[in-house]
Amino acid sequence: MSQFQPAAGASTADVGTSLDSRERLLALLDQWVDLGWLRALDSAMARFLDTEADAAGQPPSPLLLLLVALTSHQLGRGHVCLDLELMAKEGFNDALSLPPEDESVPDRCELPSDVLAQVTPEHWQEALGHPLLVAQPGLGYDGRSPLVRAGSRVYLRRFWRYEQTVFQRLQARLGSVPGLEYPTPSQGSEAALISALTVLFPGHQEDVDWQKVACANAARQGFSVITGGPGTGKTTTVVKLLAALQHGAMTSADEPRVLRIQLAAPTGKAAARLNESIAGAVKGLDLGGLPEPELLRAAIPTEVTTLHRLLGAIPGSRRFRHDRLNPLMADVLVIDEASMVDLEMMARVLEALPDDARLILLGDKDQLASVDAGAVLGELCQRAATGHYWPSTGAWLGEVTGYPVPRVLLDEQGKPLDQAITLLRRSYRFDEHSGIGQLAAAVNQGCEGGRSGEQARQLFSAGYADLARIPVPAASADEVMARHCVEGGRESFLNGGEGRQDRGGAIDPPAGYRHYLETMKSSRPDRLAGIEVWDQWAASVLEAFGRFQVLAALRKGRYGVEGLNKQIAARLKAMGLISVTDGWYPGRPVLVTRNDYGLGLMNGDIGIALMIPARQWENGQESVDPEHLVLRVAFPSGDGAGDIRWVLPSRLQQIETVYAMTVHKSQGSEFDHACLVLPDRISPVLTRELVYTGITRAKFWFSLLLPDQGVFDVALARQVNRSSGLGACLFGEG
Ligand SMILES: Nc1ncnc2c1ncn2[C@@H]1O[C@H](COP(=O)(O)OP(=O)(O)OP(=O)(O)O)[C@@H](O)[C@H]1O
Repeated sequence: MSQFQPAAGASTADVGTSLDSRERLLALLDQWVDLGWLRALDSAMARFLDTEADAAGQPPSPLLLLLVALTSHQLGRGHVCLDLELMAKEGFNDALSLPPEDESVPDRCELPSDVLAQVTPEHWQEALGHPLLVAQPGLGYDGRSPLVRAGSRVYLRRFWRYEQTVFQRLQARLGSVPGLEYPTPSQGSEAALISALTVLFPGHQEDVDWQKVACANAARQGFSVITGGPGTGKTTTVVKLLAALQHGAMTSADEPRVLRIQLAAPTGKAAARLNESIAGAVKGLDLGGLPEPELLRAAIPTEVTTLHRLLGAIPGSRRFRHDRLNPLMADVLVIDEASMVDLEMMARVLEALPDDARLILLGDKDQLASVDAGAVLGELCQRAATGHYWPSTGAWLGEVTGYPVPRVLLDEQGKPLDQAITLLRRSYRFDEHSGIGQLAAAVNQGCEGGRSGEQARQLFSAGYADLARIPVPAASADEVMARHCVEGGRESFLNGGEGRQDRGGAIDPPAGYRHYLETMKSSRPDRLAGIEVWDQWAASVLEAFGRFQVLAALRKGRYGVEGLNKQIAARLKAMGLISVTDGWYPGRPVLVTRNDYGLGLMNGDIGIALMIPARQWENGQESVDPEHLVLRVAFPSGDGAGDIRWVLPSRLQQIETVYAMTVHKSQGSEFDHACLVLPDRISPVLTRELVYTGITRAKFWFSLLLPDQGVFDVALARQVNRSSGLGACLFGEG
């Protein structure tokens, strides 16, 4: 039984410290806000609830006020709830990251460990017994209390609701709530599925073809997850799955019809990327053995939208046009890059999805979790590697695909959720000769005793052509980093990056930022050139920029985005590649940091400022005015068609220069050469998931700028561990 279960007769009297009085506690919260340890919002919430409860004649205890502020603080750090048991286990200061690492503690400032040193489970129990502010589900929960407590977890009400929505709707989709099952989505006959799979996956391979198994498994149920590392064929598989589903529906004996399929991704950038790859995959499908192959192909959509667009974001509100009362018009919804979907968005999607629609999540379970609270995909897939398929699931998959599920992955005690998950286990992008693939696997492979740090270190010196580790001495850090980022560091790679091939084609040596700026200058069109020529030029500069990206773990400091942006710009200017380092200038690359529906730009879009002739309208036709040059920012159109959208710099409100971007922001993107910069000191954001995400952004070249080897080892030994109750609910542990 949890130590946080009710106990009688406890009192917080004589606990000491700032828990002596509400005034002292609120003053401490303000001090933490002043130090930048808490958000103003965290302390304001405690203060607001204090006032409200006091006015209702039920003043809360100082300990409860502290709990409110800390629960809000944890939310800001991506945790769905504050887990008291975990906090006691990990140590208060570490679990709360207070003070944030690297921060010194001023004299006379209490730390959580000081304040909470004498607090016992009974004290928590008493504080959480507040009748107005805290509710316990099942014990007269009225849906109005601002806090909800479930076992040792404390939630802000909104997040408790999101978690319950996701849990209950997934359970219903999985058919594991007696009497509450959603109708099984129409899937056509098993015979139709088998014939589609036979055409889509011709031949038989020696090992299990997990792509085929994933298709069959996802076709079988209303909810499924297909997870796998980079290049394991998630897109390829989902396209085949959609073909199989569509074939089943179109040839259904009862009610032949075409399914309404929606494709979505959490960010504009990820949507644009899927847009491009899915169009190619649909075109390349060999449907020859199925009836009316071209009709079938035409019934597989290639247009991908963002989740915000799909649900119909209402400006200035958290609400969406599509919800429980106004569900989406869809029979199938596919969400790519699902690791980036936070708990709130997942709840909104599940609410807006018709009960009989099919939901398919695609993503890499090992990537960084969403920026906002929750780690939904990671939690759903926590047992993916070990299968836990019921023998009946294994037998059915074996019959339909011809690949029996290996015995080690079978488990009589498996959970309904386990049956819905398929892990793609083979990368088609990175073979055994790929250092990037090996490195990503080593980083992922357990973190006990710093083993993966050592393994990863060995890989850098094992002669892989695509990997380079560049030590960064503190004395010359700015110089070393800026040079690498501008030149691309060819000399750090085997054979100077020459002579590599990919599927028969030569791979260009690793580029740095010099490359796109030289492309900008050398291929600049003649002044008199027409609009299309300027568009093509912009597309080539954007494409050249996409060949390289510096990724930083941190925002601030010398090794963070801000410091790197400054150093790189200064070096580019010193070399005459850009004219100034601040404000707008030709060649400035910018990252959109917030969706702007008016301009049609999405968070994550990258544009480059370019000097072009002004455009004019004459006789109803647009042309260029060669005498009048203006600075405009070129963005790819986002539909994969290669068109350019030109935007006035002054209209871009939410952008930042993007020589360096955070690893978080890079999710869903891919670059020929990715360079990861780690800081010289350990910080809470440095985790295995962050390093893995950074590495897997690289397609052909990966370089690591490393001021301190120890930081790399420590980062690999730490995993993101977000407090949440979803996994425990779904796997029946709590
Ligand atoms: N079964 C297969 N046999 C051969 N090549 C394959 C197979 N599956 C996928 N590929 C190839 O591997 C590459 C990656 O496939 P795909 O884009 O589907 O993977 P992904 O998991 O979606 O990648 P990402 O990590 O970019 O999301 C593509 O070039 C694809 O054509």
